[in-house]
Order: sequence, then C-alpha cells, then structure tokens
Amino acid sequence: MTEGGRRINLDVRFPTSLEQHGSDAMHTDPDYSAAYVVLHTACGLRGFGLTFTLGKGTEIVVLAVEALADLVVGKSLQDIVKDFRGFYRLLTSDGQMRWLGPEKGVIQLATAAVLNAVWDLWARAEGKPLWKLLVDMDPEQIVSCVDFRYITDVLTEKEALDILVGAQEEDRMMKEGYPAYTTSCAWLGYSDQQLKQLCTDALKSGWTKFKVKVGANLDDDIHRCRLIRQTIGPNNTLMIDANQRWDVAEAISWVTSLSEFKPLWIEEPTSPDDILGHAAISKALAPLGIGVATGEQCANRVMFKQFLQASALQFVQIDSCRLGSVNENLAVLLMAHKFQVPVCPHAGGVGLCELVQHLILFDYICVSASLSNRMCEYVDHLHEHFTSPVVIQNAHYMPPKDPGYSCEMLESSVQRHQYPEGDTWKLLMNK
Ligand SMILES: C[C@H](O)[C@@H](O)[C@@H](O)[C@H](O)C(=O)O
Ligand SMILES: [Mg+2]
Repeated sequence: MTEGGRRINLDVRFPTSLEQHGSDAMHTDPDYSAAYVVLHTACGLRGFGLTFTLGKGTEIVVLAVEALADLVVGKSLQDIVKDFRGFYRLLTSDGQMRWLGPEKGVIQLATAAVLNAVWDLWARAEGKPLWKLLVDMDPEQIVSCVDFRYITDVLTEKEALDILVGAQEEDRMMKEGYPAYTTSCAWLGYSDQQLKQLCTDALKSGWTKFKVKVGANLDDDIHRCRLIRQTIGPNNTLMIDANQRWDVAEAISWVTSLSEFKPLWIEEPTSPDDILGHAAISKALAPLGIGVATGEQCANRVMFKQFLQASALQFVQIDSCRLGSVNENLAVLLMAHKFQVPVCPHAGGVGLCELVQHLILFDYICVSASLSNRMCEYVDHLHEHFTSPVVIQNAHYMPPKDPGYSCEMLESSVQRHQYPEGDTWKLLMNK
C-alpha cells in the first residue's frame, strides 16, 4: 500500500439533521457521516473503506485512522491476506495503541474503516463482489481470517470449520435477493403526516416490515405505533427501537405498554454494554412474544459472545463498521449460528446498507441457510453518493455484482461533502 503523497483519509459529512433523517430518542440530530479511507497500491489499484459516524468527532476517527496507517502503508495486499488473522491482530493489538481500546471506541471504528478498505481492495483484485469472494473461499481460508482469541470457550476453529458447509442456495439469492425491512418511514423527528405518507408509499413498493423509533415520550410512542399499525395492518411486521434510552425496569414497563401493537422486537432498550440488563429484559418480555435486538453499538466479538451466552438477545444486529470489519463479523456470524440466534444486520447510516448486504448474503449462503426470522435493515438515504449503490427489488437486497465491497463514493460527492471545506458545508456555515 502506498500513500502516494496525498491525503487518503477524509472526513465526509452529509447534513441529514436538517430534515431529521436518522433521528432517534438519543441521537436527535445526526448528520450521517463517514471517516473515508482510500488505499493505493503500487500497481494502481485502489481500495475504499469507511466507518459510520454522526457528524461531530468524525475528525477524531480520521486521526485514529492516520495513527493506524503506519501498520498498513508499505505492505502488499498478498502479505496481508496470506495471514489476515495476523494482520487483524497487528491492528488491534499494537502494544501502545491497544490502550486506546482495546477493540472498542474510536480506535475500533478506525480499524473497521481501514480493514473495510483492505477487503474492498482484495475483492477488486479478485474481480468479485465481496460476498462472492467469501462464498468462493475454502472454509479453511475463511477461518484463517478470524481472530479466535477470547472466544474459544464458545467457538473453536474446528467447530467453525464444521459450520462452514460450503455454498448452498446461491441461486435463490440471485433470483429473489435477501429480505429487507425499512426504517426510513418512522424516524423520531418525522411528523404524523410524514409517517403515514411514507408507510403508505412503502406498502405500495412491496415493503412488509417496518421499524419505528420510540423512547422519548410514552404517550407519543403509543400514538405513533397506533398510527403505523393502523396504516400497515395487523399482518405486517413492526419493530421498535429505543436507542438505549431506558433503565432496565423502565424498559420492561414501557415496552409492556406498547405490547398491544405487537412488535417483533425491542431494539437497544438500555445501555449497549449492559449484557445482564438485556438478559433481564429478554426474560421479562418473552411471555409477551417480544424479543430483544441489539448490536449496532456492540464493538467486538467478546461482547457478542456474552450476549449470546447470557440469552440476552434474540436478534443479533451485526454492524459492518462498528465491529472490526469482515474479520470480526465472520466470528459473530459463526457464534450466532452456534447459538441458533438469527442475524438481522444493522444498516441505519450512510454506506451501511451498501456494506452489510455482502455479509448477510454470505451468512445465508455459507452459514445459516435460513431466512426464518431474518431480514436486513434498509434505510433510503444517501445511496446516490455511491458508485455501486444497493439495488432493492420488492423489499429485497439484490446481490451486488460489481467487484469490491461497495464502499466507493462518487468523487464529486466526497468533494462536496468534505468537512469543513466542501461546498455543502461552506454554504451552510455562511447562512
Ligand atoms: C442515529 C442513527 O440513525 C440510528 O438511529 C440508527 O442507526 C438506528 O438505530 C437503526 O437501527 O437504524
Ligand atoms: Mg437501531
């Protein structure tokens, strides 16, 4: 990898807060943003990677990426992928930098951005979309990308190999795609009128599964859930998402008050680190038929391991930019399979839909072979800034065909949205 004398790590921000896109009970004004990484090889190939942020502080992630750059620049792609587990360890276990995490917080977001770019580069070098690169790998090679440190008490390499049965129903995915649900109809800052209109339009386009933001005000939640349930009807699926707003007892009583609207899950009811709290909530809500979903702020495989061990979640929400890239997502997919807990990836952010679709296709084809209680999140924002945007047909993700990990943004979009020097921000600041 070379640095080529120019900046390769960028702070790119979109002013989504202006229209309340992405708003929830804890993040009331997100500007969907990314620390964006471009790797250059000596032979002229480029790999693109990103990690998702909400605006302020993205510059800190960019600095963390720069701190990791020394571990990447000067290495060849072949050297990295020949011992990908070793390279993952190098990035996450540097004797000085690991003090900043380890494997969590800003440094982990930066690790994800860098490794996402490496995976993108690898898939491009092979001329395949990332999901296909994974599907075509030997189980041994897949397992060699995973760091099993701290998880061998629940998953050994041998067990992982046994799980990876090899490609199964790839054809089904090519024909039908992977089922999706939408969050874009019901961000917390949207008006009733907007909720109703967006749900009605989504129903017409074939959507049957809807997620609603809750957690700020109970009366308002009852009102919004009623409105949406009435609009989507009794047979479509509803999920609710509190984004960590409550204490444990509060979560149980609040969700009990919303149970008449029959949500499939309550997402992030409390602190993302409170594994036993999630277990208590799961136990209390099970008789109501409501599961607990979490993972978008679960920074590493060890946390997921414990959530699974403690029966603290019924839906695993992997995130392509929170965990340490594909390497660590593979570990979580395999553990979820061992515990027979369905994986429903998180994608509410810029670029997350583009990335995570690759992981869930791999999960279906090589790991789970099941669609029961499984779906991938979709949000309808900012896809126009990517060179290979997601393709949704009849509420399904259609498998990407272009080589890479779908991380590349249009150069014009990057330029316009760079913070603070891009035109979009200059204009907003001068208002
Ligand atoms: C701030 C973001 O939009 C979150 O609200 C979003 O990721 C959300 O939790 C989701 O599940 O999509
Ligand atoms: Mg969420």
